[in-house]
Amino acid sequence: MSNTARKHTALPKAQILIEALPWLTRHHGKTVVIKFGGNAMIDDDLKAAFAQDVVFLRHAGLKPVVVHGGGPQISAALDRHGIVSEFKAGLRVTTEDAMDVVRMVLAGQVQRELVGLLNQHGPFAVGMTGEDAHTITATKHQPVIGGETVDIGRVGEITAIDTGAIEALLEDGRIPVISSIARSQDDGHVYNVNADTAAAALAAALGAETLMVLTDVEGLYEDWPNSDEVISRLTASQLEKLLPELSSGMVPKMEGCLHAVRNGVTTARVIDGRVQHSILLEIFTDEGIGTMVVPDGQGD
Ligand SMILES: Nc1ncnc2c1ncn2[C@@H]1O[C@H](COP(=O)(O)OP(=O)(O)O)[C@@H](O)[C@H]1O
Ligand SMILES: CC(=O)N[C@@H](CCC(=O)OP(=O)(O)O)C(=O)O
Repeated sequence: MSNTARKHTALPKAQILIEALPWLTRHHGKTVVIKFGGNAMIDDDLKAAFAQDVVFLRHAGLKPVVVHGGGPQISAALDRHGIVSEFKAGLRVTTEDAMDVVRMVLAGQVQRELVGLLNQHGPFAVGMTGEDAHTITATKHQPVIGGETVDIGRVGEITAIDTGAIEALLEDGRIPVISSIARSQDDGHVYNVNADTAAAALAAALGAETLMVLTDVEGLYEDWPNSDEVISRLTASQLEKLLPELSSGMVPKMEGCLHAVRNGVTTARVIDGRVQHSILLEIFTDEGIGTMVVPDGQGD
C-alpha cells in the first residue's frame, strides 16, 4: 500500500479519536467509579474488554476506581459448600459460615481475576477490600420487612468511608479494585455489603464525576418485566418516586444511583455490561446507552 493510501485508511480512525475529544476534555482528571456486577461477568472476552476500557480511561487522564460484585459466583461457591442462598429485601442472608465464603470469593477470586486482567496492560491495579485502611466501616443492617425488623446476619450498613487509601493509589496512577466487604464498627469481624451500595457510597465520598454501574440488562426498564422500554434519563426526584415500584437487584442499584447524585456525583448510569466495550460506548454517545440519573434541576 502506498503512503497516501495508508494515510487515507487511517483518517476515519483519527476522526473517531477526535469525536471523543469533548468527552475526554470534560472528564480529564475526574474520578469515575465503575461497578462491575457479577451478572455482567459472563465470559472471558467480556472481562478482557472491560479491563481494556478501564485502562483506556486511565491513559486518557481519568481516575477510574473499580468496585466489583460477584453475586452469582458467591451463590455457586455457597452451593458447593452445601450452604443455601437466601435473599431478603434484595440482600443475601449471610451467616458467619457464609461470610467466610463471601470474603473468599470476592477478595480471593473475583477481585484477583480483575486485578490480573487489568495488570496485563501495566502495573496499575491494586486490589483491596473495604476492610483495608478503614475504607468502609459498617454496622449491622437490620431491614424492616412487612413492618418487622428482620435479622439477615452479617450484612452491613455503611456508617463511614475513609477515602485516604484510594486517593493515595489514584495519586500514584494506580487503579483501585475494591471488594464490597466492610470492617465492623461493632466487633472485630467483617460485614457483607451489597456491591452497588458500596460503589455508590464510595463515588459520593470520593466526589466522583460519574458512577457507572455495569449489569446484565440494558438499563432501568420502565415496566419490568412486561416491557423492554429503557428509561434513558431521569432526575433524582423522578427516580425517588419510582423506587417503591422496583424489585430485586434493581433496588440497591437505583438507591445507590440516587444516593450518588444527591451527594455530589454529576451523573450515575446503569449500563449493559453484556455489551463489549460498554464503557467506551458511553464516551461516544451524548446521552449514553443505558439509564442516566442526574441531580434535580438538570433538564427536568
Ligand atoms: N425495572 C427493572 N429494570 C431492569 N432490571 C430489573 C428491573 N427490576 C428488576 N430487575 C432485575 O435486576 C437485575 C439486575 O440486578 P442484579 O441481578 O443484582 O445484577 P448485578 O449482578 O449486575 O448487580 C436484572 O437482571 C433484572 O432481573
Ligand atoms: C449483602 C449482599 O447481598 N451482598 C452481595 C455482595 C456481592 C454483590 O453485590 O454482587 P452483585 O453486584 O453481583 O450482585 C452478595 O452477597 O451477593
